[in-house]
Amino acid sequence: MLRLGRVDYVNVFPIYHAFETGAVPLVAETVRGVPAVLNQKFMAGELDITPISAFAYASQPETGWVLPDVSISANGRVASISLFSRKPIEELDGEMIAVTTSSATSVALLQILLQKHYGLRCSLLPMAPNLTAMLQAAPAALLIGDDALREGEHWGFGAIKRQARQQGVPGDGQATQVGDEEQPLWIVDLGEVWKAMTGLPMVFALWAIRRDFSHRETTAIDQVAEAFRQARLWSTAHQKEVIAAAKNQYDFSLPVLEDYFTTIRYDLDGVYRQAAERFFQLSAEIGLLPAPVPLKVWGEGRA
Ligand SMILES: C=C(O[C@@H]1C=C(C(=O)O)C=C[C@H]1O)C(=O)O
Repeated sequence: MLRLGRVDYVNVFPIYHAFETGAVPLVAETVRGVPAVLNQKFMAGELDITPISAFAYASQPETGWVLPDVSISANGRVASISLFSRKPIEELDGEMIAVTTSSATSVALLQILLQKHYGLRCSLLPMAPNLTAMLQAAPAALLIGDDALREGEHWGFGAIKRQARQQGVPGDGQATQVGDEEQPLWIVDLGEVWKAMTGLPMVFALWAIRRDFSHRETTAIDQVAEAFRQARLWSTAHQKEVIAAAKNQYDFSLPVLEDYFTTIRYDLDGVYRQAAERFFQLSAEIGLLPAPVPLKVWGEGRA
């Protein structure tokens, strides 16, 4: 049976809910994990198809293909990839930044933004995603996924950003100051900063197909690609139902889920592919990848 990964965050709930309810049929053994765990399991051959960090794909592009019409992306603000800093971002030069061990893409993205956008040199300290412990160890911390969403809500950042969105004010990548005067906290959404720097959406994750699986299971992969296409369509057409189901399974409020599920994008068409390749190119420019890599999309250019 197909061994399919699932990011253990609410970000992929709309897609996998379509499979789990049977609205879109897909026979698979689903394995949950945070992105770093899925990346590692995929590389070790324990998963056939899985969302992996875009950066992990680019680090080992020979491992396989990517599904054509699905990604975890955002066109500007993402709401779940944030830097939390005890100092204004511009004052972090020479400092240490604690980074979640759950991520690969966002840690690379942070390094690109620090160097190319802010002109800062910082060292990174990988840590488990616990904001209190991270901010005891370093003046700033990077969180992703549910951890970032939850802390964003806790500090009022989520509410401020949702209000701005409702008023039609686009995010410009500037930090928002929260906390009190004695212990201020600056929070910045890395999707917004990337968009301000490049003008592009940001592709955080891709669904990778292992090369050995692709040799055995060509028809199955075509079916999986189609199932993901259908799941995206289904979840868009059943948004209310999807949000209500997520509300039952996660401790996020309705406004948070409504906002998040219309902020996270699953696109992988023209501009998103261009965006992924721009991210790989900048990763290579700052020495995180040996060379920029093209996206190898299943069903396109294959023999
Ligand atoms: C938008 C997100 O996308 C993700 C970020 C990833 C990363 O930083 O490596 C990997 C998979 C996705 O879960 C998120 O987790 O918040």
